[in-house]
Amino acid sequence: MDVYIEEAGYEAGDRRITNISFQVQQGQLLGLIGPNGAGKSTTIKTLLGLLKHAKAQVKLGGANKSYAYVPEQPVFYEDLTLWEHLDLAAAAYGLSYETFEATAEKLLSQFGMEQVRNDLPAGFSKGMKQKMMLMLGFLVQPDIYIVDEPFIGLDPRATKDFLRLLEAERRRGAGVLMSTHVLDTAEKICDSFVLISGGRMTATGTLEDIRTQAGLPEASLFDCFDELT
Ligand SMILES: Nc1ncnc2c1ncn2[C@@H]1O[C@H](COP(=O)(O)OP(=O)(O)OP(=O)(O)O)[C@@H](O)[C@H]1O
Repeated sequence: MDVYIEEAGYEAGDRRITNISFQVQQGQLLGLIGPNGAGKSTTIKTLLGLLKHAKAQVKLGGANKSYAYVPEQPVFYEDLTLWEHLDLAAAAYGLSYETFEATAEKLLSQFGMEQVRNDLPAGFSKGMKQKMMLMLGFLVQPDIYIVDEPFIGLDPRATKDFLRLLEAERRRGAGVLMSTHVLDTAEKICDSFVLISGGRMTATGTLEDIRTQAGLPEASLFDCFDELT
């Protein structure tokens, strides 16, 4: 996926983010990092085509490429159970019933959600809602995952399960763009980073590149982030 955002905002004339460009390659995990209000979610909404006032180009990298978006705030239908949400997503992406059933069963067990498969998500805890959103993404096995802050609300076990699944998807060839504040995890799992601050790209590249740009050769991602923002 190639992303080039010249400018984007929430109203006409609002240049909330400017000159942000990056690539997500097959099997690659790109971390989108930056302080609160920096423009990470705005970047994601822009590349999804959700902002009306945007000058941007996004190429998925092929006519049949698919993507799944996992939002920061869970979005769900009040009247559909967890299983019905999975069924609906599978239908929307054209999965066969057999593939849907087998994959959905596996995900329910991997995320420890079998007991609540027939429950309405309105009664789920924050972490359970987050798990549902992640399951909906993993179910459809897209070419590209766009994940907005997945870690908040997940317990350590769920975080581990999520990271294991993400790793398997990358081995399958899926590319991932993930925004997060959890910098120690990001440092361990991301191949490269885009650091956004005040609506602009302030650093980009591998951890080594970011260290060079921060002038801190041995530093953690957190210390580079601190220096560059
Ligand atoms: N719907 C909106 N309408 C107007 N302004 C918005 C809207 N959503 C976000 N903004 C503004 O755009 C700027 C960037 O916000 P954004 O949500 O992209 O930040 P973020 O980097 O994702 O932050 P966080 O880490 O807190 O989630 C902020 O100044 C915010 O107030």
